Amino acid sequence: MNIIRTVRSVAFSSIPNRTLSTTRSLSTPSAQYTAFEVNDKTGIATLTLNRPPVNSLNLELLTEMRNCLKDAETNKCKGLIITSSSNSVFTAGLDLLEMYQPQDERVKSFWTALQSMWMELYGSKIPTAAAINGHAPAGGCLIATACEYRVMLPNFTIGLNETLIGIVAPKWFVSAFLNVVPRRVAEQAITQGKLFTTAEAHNVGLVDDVVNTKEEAIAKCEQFIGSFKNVNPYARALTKQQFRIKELQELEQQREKDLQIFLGLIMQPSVQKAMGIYLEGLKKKSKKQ
Ligand SMILES: CCCC/C=C\CC(=O)SCCNC(=O)CCNC(=O)[C@H](O)C(C)(C)COP(=O)(O)OP(=O)(O)OC[C@H]1O[C@@H](n2cnc3c(N)ncnc32)[C@H](O)[C@@H]1OP(=O)(O)O
Repeated sequence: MNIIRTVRSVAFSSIPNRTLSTTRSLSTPSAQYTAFEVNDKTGIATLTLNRPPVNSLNLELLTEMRNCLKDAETNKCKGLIITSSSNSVFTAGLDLLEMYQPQDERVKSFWTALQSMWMELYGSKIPTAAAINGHAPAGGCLIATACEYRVMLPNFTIGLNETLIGIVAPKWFVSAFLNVVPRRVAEQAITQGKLFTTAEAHNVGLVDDVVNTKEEAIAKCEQFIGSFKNVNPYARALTKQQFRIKELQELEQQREKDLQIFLGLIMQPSVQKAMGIYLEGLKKKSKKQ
């Protein structure tokens, strides 16, 4: 198979590159917040989120992620691993600054980019895995649950904590969560805005494995992707689609409605106020550290 090695990436020296000799990266001016590499030996692509300090998902990062996902699939990579360049945060979820006192056109593009990225990831034909090497609240959990396999490092947190910010996780956030966590656990956790510790997440099935280092996490993801070595990729993709088509079609058919619900919710004065207070709390905490 002719695998195109690297399509988009930012080469950044802070990321230790375990397989430097067998991966190739091409810098493109358009990739600001991601590194995208394909391992020559395995054909597995790694998408590294790199938007310090916390990889909060803004319009540009979401757009880059979607482009990388499309490239990985178009170029018939054997699988895709998502991880973070940070040592403590996988992603802090959606960039609250995109939703707090937003500009009309920008916030619409932002939500549309999130929908597109999620549909690309959730519906990807190739095996997908998350090496969760830091906290993964809200949108971070959404990305992780859209993948087929999750491995996490100890002493971090993951979950859908939207209710604590005064916002509501849309149905498609919840349905992916429900794929991996029993319904009763999910309902209780999401209504409470619970963030699971790594150990708790493992216990309820929100993550599949726990390892101590990022290198081990990547190796576990490679192992998962490698488990499809003897499976016909076409049959695999169609079978995966059977499990996921309902949520994908639902969102595809209701994109505009979903956007309007989102806008209606975040533009409520009480929601803006709650978001402002939450952001203020984050900033105060950050200054104290
Ligand atoms: C209808 C809408 C439906 C969908 C809605 C929402 C889905 C979401 O994803 S909403 C976002 C939810 N995310 C969170 O609640 C996480 C908030 N962040 C944290 O808890 C911590 O930052 C985290 C544990 C991830 C990391 O902790 P630290 O490493 O200690 O970092 P700091 O807390 O000091 O943060 C540094 C810096 O980043 C800013 N920050 C953090 N998270 C976000 C965010 N999600 N969006 C924007 N900005 C964020 C934080 O305020 C600090 O800023 P400065 O003070 O300016 O340095």
